[in-house]
Amino acid sequence: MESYLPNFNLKGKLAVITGATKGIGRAIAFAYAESGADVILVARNENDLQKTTIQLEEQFNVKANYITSSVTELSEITQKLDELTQNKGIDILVNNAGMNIRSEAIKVTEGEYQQIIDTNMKSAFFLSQYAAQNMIKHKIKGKIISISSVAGQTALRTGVVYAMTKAALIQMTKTLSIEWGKYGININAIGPWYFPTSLTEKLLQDDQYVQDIVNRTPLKRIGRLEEIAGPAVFLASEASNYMTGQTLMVDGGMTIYGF
Ligand SMILES: NC(=O)C1=CN([C@@H]2O[C@H](COP(=O)(O)OP(=O)(O)OC[C@H]3O[C@@H](n4cnc5c(N)ncnc54)[C@H](O)[C@@H]3O)[C@@H](O)[C@H]2O)C=CC1
Ligand SMILES: C[C@H](O)[C@@H]1OC(=O)[C@H](O)[C@@H]1O
Repeated sequence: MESYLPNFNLKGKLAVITGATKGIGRAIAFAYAESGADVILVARNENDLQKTTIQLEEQFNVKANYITSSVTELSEITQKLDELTQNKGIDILVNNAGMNIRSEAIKVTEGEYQQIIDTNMKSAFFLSQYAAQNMIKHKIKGKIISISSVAGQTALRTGVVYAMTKAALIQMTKTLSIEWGKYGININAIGPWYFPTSLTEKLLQDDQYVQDIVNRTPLKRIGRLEEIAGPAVFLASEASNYMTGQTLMVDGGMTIYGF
Protein backbone atom coordinates (compact mmCIF):
# COMPACT_ATOMS: atom_id res chain seq x y z
CA MET A 1 0.00 0.00 0.00
CA GLU A 2 1.45 3.42 -0.89
CA SER A 3 1.42 5.74 2.13
CA TYR A 4 3.07 9.04 3.06
CA LEU A 5 1.39 9.41 6.41
CA PRO A 6 4.19 9.56 9.02
CA ASN A 7 3.93 8.28 12.57
CA PHE A 8 2.44 11.00 14.79
CA ASN A 9 2.11 8.82 17.88
CA LEU A 10 4.63 8.52 20.71
CA LYS A 11 4.10 4.87 21.69
CA GLY A 12 7.11 3.42 23.48
CA LYS A 13 8.82 6.81 23.83
CA LEU A 14 10.09 8.31 27.11
CA ALA A 15 9.50 12.05 27.49
CA VAL A 16 10.93 14.35 30.17
CA ILE A 17 8.89 17.52 30.67
CA THR A 18 9.81 20.35 33.04
CA GLY A 19 7.19 22.49 34.75
CA ALA A 20 4.70 19.74 33.90
CA THR A 21 2.05 20.06 36.61
CA LYS A 22 0.47 23.30 35.40
CA GLY A 23 -0.37 25.21 32.24
CA ILE A 24 1.38 24.46 28.96
CA GLY A 25 3.68 21.82 30.46
CA ARG A 26 0.72 19.94 31.90
CA ALA A 27 -1.11 20.09 28.58
CA ILE A 28 1.96 18.71 26.82
CA ALA A 29 2.39 15.94 29.40
CA PHE A 30 -1.23 14.86 28.98
CA ALA A 31 -1.03 14.99 25.19
CA TYR A 32 2.19 12.96 25.19
CA ALA A 33 0.72 10.34 27.52
CA GLU A 34 -2.43 10.18 25.38
CA SER A 35 -0.13 9.65 22.39
CA GLY A 36 1.41 6.67 24.20
CA ALA A 37 4.58 8.12 25.76
CA ASP A 38 5.87 7.25 29.20
CA VAL A 39 6.72 10.46 31.03
CA ILE A 40 9.02 11.86 33.68
CA LEU A 41 7.63 15.10 35.08
CA VAL A 42 9.91 17.67 36.71
CA ALA A 43 8.37 20.26 39.04
CA ARG A 44 8.76 21.65 42.53
CA ASN A 45 5.54 20.58 44.22
CA GLU A 46 5.59 16.91 45.28
CA ASN A 47 1.87 16.74 45.96
CA ASP A 48 0.99 18.09 42.51
CA LEU A 49 3.48 15.68 40.94
CA GLN A 50 2.03 12.67 42.77
CA LYS A 51 -1.53 13.57 41.77
CA THR A 52 -0.60 14.28 38.16
CA THR A 53 1.44 11.10 37.63
CA ILE A 54 -1.31 8.93 39.17
CA GLN A 55 -3.88 10.57 36.90
CA LEU A 56 -1.71 10.06 33.81
CA GLU A 57 -1.12 6.38 34.61
CA GLU A 58 -4.79 5.71 35.29
CA GLN A 59 -6.11 7.73 32.36
CA PHE A 60 -3.66 6.61 29.65
CA ASN A 61 -2.09 3.38 30.93
CA VAL A 62 1.46 4.73 30.61
CA LYS A 63 4.36 4.85 33.08
CA ALA A 64 4.62 8.25 34.78
CA ASN A 65 7.50 9.11 37.10
CA TYR A 66 8.44 12.42 38.65
CA ILE A 67 11.37 14.40 39.97
CA THR A 68 10.63 16.96 42.68
CA SER A 69 13.12 19.72 42.05
CA SER A 70 13.55 23.25 40.80
CA VAL A 71 15.05 23.23 37.32
CA THR A 72 17.75 25.43 38.80
CA GLU A 73 18.95 22.46 40.90
CA LEU A 74 20.48 20.69 37.92
CA SER A 75 22.49 18.03 39.77
CA GLU A 76 19.34 16.97 41.71
CA ILE A 77 17.57 16.39 38.41
CA THR A 78 20.41 14.70 36.52
CA GLN A 79 21.13 12.28 39.41
CA LYS A 80 17.46 11.23 39.46
CA LEU A 81 17.38 10.99 35.65
CA ASP A 82 20.44 8.72 35.78
CA GLU A 83 18.44 6.36 38.01
CA LEU A 84 15.22 6.57 35.99
CA THR A 85 16.85 6.07 32.57
CA GLN A 86 19.29 3.23 33.27
CA ASN A 87 17.37 0.77 31.13
CA LYS A 88 15.59 3.15 28.80
CA GLY A 89 17.06 6.37 27.43
CA ILE A 90 15.33 9.69 26.96
CA ASP A 91 13.55 10.06 23.62
CA ILE A 92 12.06 13.52 24.17
CA LEU A 93 12.98 16.49 26.41
CA VAL A 94 10.63 19.46 26.71
CA ASN A 95 12.21 22.52 28.32
CA ASN A 96 8.93 24.09 29.42
CA ALA A 97 9.52 25.49 32.93
CA GLY A 98 9.66 29.24 32.85
CA MET A 99 8.82 32.32 34.85
CA ASN A 100 8.68 36.05 34.49
CA ILE A 101 9.06 39.06 36.77
CA ARG A 102 7.44 41.84 34.81
CA SER A 103 9.22 45.10 35.61
CA GLU A 104 10.62 48.02 33.67
CA ALA A 105 14.22 47.52 32.56
CA ILE A 106 15.26 50.58 34.55
CA LYS A 107 14.17 48.87 37.78
CA VAL A 108 15.32 45.26 37.29
CA THR A 109 17.43 43.99 40.21
CA GLU A 110 20.36 41.58 39.92
CA GLY A 111 18.42 38.99 41.89
CA GLU A 112 15.40 39.18 39.58
CA TYR A 113 17.69 39.02 36.56
CA GLN A 114 19.48 35.92 37.83
CA GLN A 115 16.26 34.11 38.79
CA ILE A 116 14.76 34.55 35.32
CA ILE A 117 18.02 33.67 33.54
CA ASP A 118 18.60 30.53 35.65
CA THR A 119 15.02 29.27 35.36
CA ASN A 120 14.32 30.00 31.71
CA MET A 121 17.70 29.71 30.03
CA LYS A 122 20.46 28.03 32.08
CA SER A 123 18.23 25.08 32.98
CA ALA A 124 17.17 24.59 29.37
CA PHE A 125 20.76 24.50 28.14
CA PHE A 126 22.13 22.09 30.74
CA LEU A 127 19.10 19.79 30.62
CA SER A 128 19.44 19.75 26.82
CA GLN A 129 23.12 18.88 27.24
CA TYR A 130 22.23 16.06 29.65
CA ALA A 131 19.48 14.77 27.36
CA ALA A 132 21.79 14.76 24.34
CA GLN A 133 24.47 12.83 26.28
CA ASN A 134 21.78 10.34 27.34
CA MET A 135 20.41 10.00 23.79
CA ILE A 136 23.89 9.47 22.35
CA LYS A 137 24.69 6.85 25.02
CA HIS A 138 21.45 4.98 24.30
CA LYS A 139 21.80 5.52 20.54
CA ILE A 140 18.46 7.35 20.44
CA LYS A 141 17.64 9.80 17.65
CA GLY A 142 15.80 12.01 20.13
CA LYS A 143 13.88 15.28 20.20
CA ILE A 144 14.65 18.36 22.25
CA ILE A 145 11.87 20.95 22.35
CA SER A 146 12.12 24.30 24.15
CA ILE A 147 9.17 26.53 24.93
CA SER A 148 10.27 30.00 23.90
CA SER A 149 7.79 32.83 23.28
CA VAL A 150 6.83 35.43 20.70
CA ALA A 151 8.78 37.62 23.13
CA GLY A 152 11.90 35.88 21.85
CA GLN A 153 11.28 37.24 18.37
CA THR A 154 9.39 40.52 18.77
CA ALA A 155 9.41 43.20 21.48
CA LEU A 156 6.72 42.99 24.15
CA ARG A 157 6.01 45.14 27.19
CA THR A 158 6.30 42.17 29.57
CA GLY A 159 9.90 42.25 30.65
CA VAL A 160 13.25 42.57 28.91
CA VAL A 161 15.04 39.81 30.84
CA TYR A 162 12.27 37.33 30.09
CA ALA A 163 12.50 38.31 26.41
CA MET A 164 16.28 37.87 26.48
CA THR A 165 15.87 34.31 27.76
CA LYS A 166 13.23 33.48 25.15
CA ALA A 167 15.41 34.85 22.34
CA ALA A 168 18.28 32.80 23.74
CA LEU A 169 16.20 29.61 23.49
CA ILE A 170 15.59 30.32 19.79
CA GLN A 171 19.31 30.79 19.16
CA MET A 172 20.22 27.80 21.36
CA THR A 173 17.82 25.71 19.26
CA LYS A 174 19.55 26.74 16.03
CA THR A 175 23.09 26.26 17.32
CA LEU A 176 22.50 22.91 19.03
CA SER A 177 20.77 21.63 15.90
CA ILE A 178 23.93 22.08 13.83
CA GLU A 179 26.10 20.42 16.52
CA TRP A 180 23.84 17.46 17.27
CA GLY A 181 22.31 16.82 13.85
CA LYS A 182 24.97 14.21 13.18
CA TYR A 183 23.49 12.14 16.05
CA GLY A 184 20.03 12.36 14.48
CA ILE A 185 18.78 14.53 17.34
CA ASN A 186 16.13 17.09 16.34
CA ILE A 187 16.18 20.34 18.28
CA ASN A 188 13.21 22.68 17.80
CA ALA A 189 11.27 25.27 19.76
CA ILE A 190 7.75 26.62 20.10
CA GLY A 191 6.98 30.32 20.47
CA PRO A 192 3.53 30.80 22.02
CA TRP A 193 1.56 34.04 22.12
CA TYR A 194 -0.96 34.27 24.94
CA PHE A 195 -2.45 31.10 26.44
CA PRO A 196 -4.56 30.99 29.63
CA THR A 197 -2.26 29.73 32.41
CA SER A 198 -1.23 30.85 35.87
CA LEU A 199 1.67 32.73 34.30
CA THR A 200 -0.69 34.96 32.35
CA GLU A 201 -3.75 34.82 34.61
CA LYS A 202 -3.40 38.33 36.02
CA LEU A 203 -2.71 39.89 32.61
CA LEU A 204 -5.70 38.16 31.04
CA GLN A 205 -8.06 39.41 33.77
CA ASP A 206 -7.63 42.93 32.36
CA ASP A 207 -10.27 43.33 29.63
CA GLN A 208 -8.41 46.17 27.96
CA TYR A 209 -5.20 44.14 27.87
CA VAL A 210 -7.05 41.22 26.30
CA GLN A 211 -8.56 43.62 23.74
CA ASP A 212 -5.04 44.88 22.96
CA ILE A 213 -3.92 41.26 22.42
CA VAL A 214 -6.91 40.52 20.16
CA ASN A 215 -6.28 43.66 18.13
CA ARG A 216 -2.70 42.49 17.48
CA THR A 217 -3.73 38.95 16.59
CA PRO A 218 -5.00 38.02 13.10
CA LEU A 219 -7.01 35.09 14.53
CA LYS A 220 -8.60 37.56 17.00
CA ARG A 221 -8.31 35.42 20.14
CA ILE A 222 -5.84 33.96 22.63
CA GLY A 223 -4.78 30.33 22.25
CA ARG A 224 -6.31 27.19 23.74
CA LEU A 225 -4.00 24.72 25.52
CA GLU A 226 -4.79 21.91 23.10
CA GLU A 227 -3.53 24.21 20.34
CA ILE A 228 -0.04 24.21 21.82
CA ALA A 229 -0.12 20.50 22.65
CA GLY A 230 -0.62 19.68 18.97
CA PRO A 231 2.61 21.29 17.71
CA ALA A 232 4.41 19.81 20.74
CA VAL A 233 3.25 16.29 19.76
CA PHE A 234 4.25 16.95 16.14
CA LEU A 235 7.76 18.07 17.15
CA ALA A 236 8.12 15.03 19.44
CA SER A 237 6.95 12.58 16.77
CA GLU A 238 8.59 11.00 13.73
CA ALA A 239 6.47 13.33 11.60
CA SER A 240 9.02 16.10 12.27
CA ASN A 241 12.16 14.01 11.68
CA TYR A 242 13.43 16.33 8.95
CA MET A 243 12.88 19.52 10.97
CA THR A 244 15.60 20.93 13.21
CA GLY A 245 16.71 24.33 14.42
CA GLN A 246 13.24 25.75 13.91
CA THR A 247 10.92 27.72 16.15
CA LEU A 248 7.22 27.23 15.48
CA MET A 249 5.37 30.42 16.38
CA VAL A 250 2.02 29.28 17.77
CA ASP A 251 0.68 32.78 17.95
CA GLY A 252 -2.56 33.30 16.07
CA GLY A 253 -0.52 35.12 13.46
CA MET A 254 0.70 37.81 15.83
CA THR A 255 4.39 37.78 14.88
CA ILE A 256 3.67 38.27 11.18
CA TYR A 257 1.15 41.06 11.73
CA GLY A 258 2.86 44.28 10.63
CA PHE A 259 0.04 46.77 10.32
N1 LIG B 1 1.07 31.13 28.87
C1 LIG B 1 1.54 31.90 27.91
O1 LIG B 1 0.84 32.77 27.39
C2 LIG B 1 2.94 31.76 27.44
C3 LIG B 1 3.83 30.90 28.08
N2 LIG B 1 5.11 30.80 27.57
C4 LIG B 1 6.07 29.89 28.17
O2 LIG B 1 5.47 28.64 28.38
C5 LIG B 1 6.11 27.97 29.46
C6 LIG B 1 5.07 27.46 30.43
O3 LIG B 1 4.44 28.58 30.97
P1 LIG B 1 2.91 28.55 31.44
O4 LIG B 1 2.38 27.17 31.35
O5 LIG B 1 2.21 29.66 30.78
O6 LIG B 1 3.09 28.99 32.93
P2 LIG B 1 2.68 28.30 34.30
O7 LIG B 1 3.20 29.21 35.36
O8 LIG B 1 1.26 27.91 34.30
O9 LIG B 1 3.56 26.98 34.28
C7 LIG B 1 4.95 27.07 34.40
C8 LIG B 1 5.37 25.86 35.18
O10 LIG B 1 6.78 25.94 35.36
C9 LIG B 1 7.04 25.72 36.72
N3 LIG B 1 8.28 26.36 37.13
C10 LIG B 1 8.56 27.67 37.21
N4 LIG B 1 9.79 27.84 37.70
C11 LIG B 1 10.28 26.59 37.95
C12 LIG B 1 11.48 26.08 38.46
N5 LIG B 1 12.46 26.89 38.86
N6 LIG B 1 11.63 24.75 38.57
C13 LIG B 1 10.66 23.90 38.17
N7 LIG B 1 9.47 24.32 37.67
C14 LIG B 1 9.31 25.65 37.57
C15 LIG B 1 5.85 26.31 37.44
O11 LIG B 1 5.76 25.78 38.75
C16 LIG B 1 4.72 25.85 36.55
O12 LIG B 1 4.33 24.55 36.87
C17 LIG B 1 7.07 29.00 30.07
O13 LIG B 1 8.38 28.76 29.63
C18 LIG B 1 6.56 30.32 29.52
O14 LIG B 1 7.58 31.30 29.41
C19 LIG B 1 5.53 31.49 26.46
C20 LIG B 1 4.67 32.34 25.83
C21 LIG B 1 3.32 32.55 26.28
C1 LIG C 1 3.59 35.97 25.32
C2 LIG C 1 4.54 36.24 26.46
O1 LIG C 1 5.45 35.23 26.64
C3 LIG C 1 3.76 36.54 27.69
O2 LIG C 1 4.43 37.63 28.33
C4 LIG C 1 4.37 37.48 29.67
O3 LIG C 1 4.81 38.23 30.53
C5 LIG C 1 3.87 36.21 30.05
O4 LIG C 1 4.92 35.75 30.87
C6 LIG C 1 3.65 35.48 28.75
O5 LIG C 1 4.65 34.50 28.71
